[in-house]
Amino acid sequence: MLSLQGSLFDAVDAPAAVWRPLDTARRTPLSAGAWVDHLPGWLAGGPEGADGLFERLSTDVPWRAERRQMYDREVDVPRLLAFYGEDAQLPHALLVEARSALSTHYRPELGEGFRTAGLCLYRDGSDSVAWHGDRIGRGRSADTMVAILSLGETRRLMLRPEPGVPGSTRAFALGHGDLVVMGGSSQRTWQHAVPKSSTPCGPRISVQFRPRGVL
Ligand SMILES: O=C(O)CCC(=O)C(=O)O
Ligand SMILES: [Fe+2]
Repeated sequence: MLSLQGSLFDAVDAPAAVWRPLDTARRTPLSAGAWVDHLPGWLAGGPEGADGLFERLSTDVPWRAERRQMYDREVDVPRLLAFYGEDAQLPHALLVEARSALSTHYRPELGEGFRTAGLCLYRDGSDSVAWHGDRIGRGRSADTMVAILSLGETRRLMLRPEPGVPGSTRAFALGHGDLVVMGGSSQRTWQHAVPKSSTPCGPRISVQFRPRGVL
């Protein structure tokens, strides 16, 4: 707790991190009202930027392994997770900056701000997430946005249309400091995944900002 507060206070004196302007993100329309914004190098590298953030999150976040029921047995979810609800203190001042910049930029289109942060740690190329939409909450029935800050190793975020929705599979390479925003109907008309990597790779952290009630 002390160290969390310490990092927020320290940020006041620390050199400002360099964020590229959000209006330089490139939008890719998918289909059925889904779209993806991609902004490579949104957060610059360096100790005050993406490099320092990656290091701190790796050590400071209480990463948990999860298990889930798969038919008749329990299996490990192949990545580590942490979740910060809207009242929780985010684990780094740069994430506070990120969430507030995203809320300011996207509010006119989204109609609300980003609230929660889900963090995933892909330890190596055999960690992954299977095809899914973020539709446990409101994403099932309403347009929304999920904004992802990617740190560490470059991994591919794949998107494919739901059965009956036009379009073909797309891949976005998410590098260190990149932003990707899935918007419009993308959580219910498309699916996304981070497949295993066939070549050896280092760790990646994904930070997903979502509005209230989207999971
Ligand atoms: O690794 C990523 O950036 C995507 C994670 C994701 O889709 C999820 O946790 O819902
Ligand atoms: Fe997801």
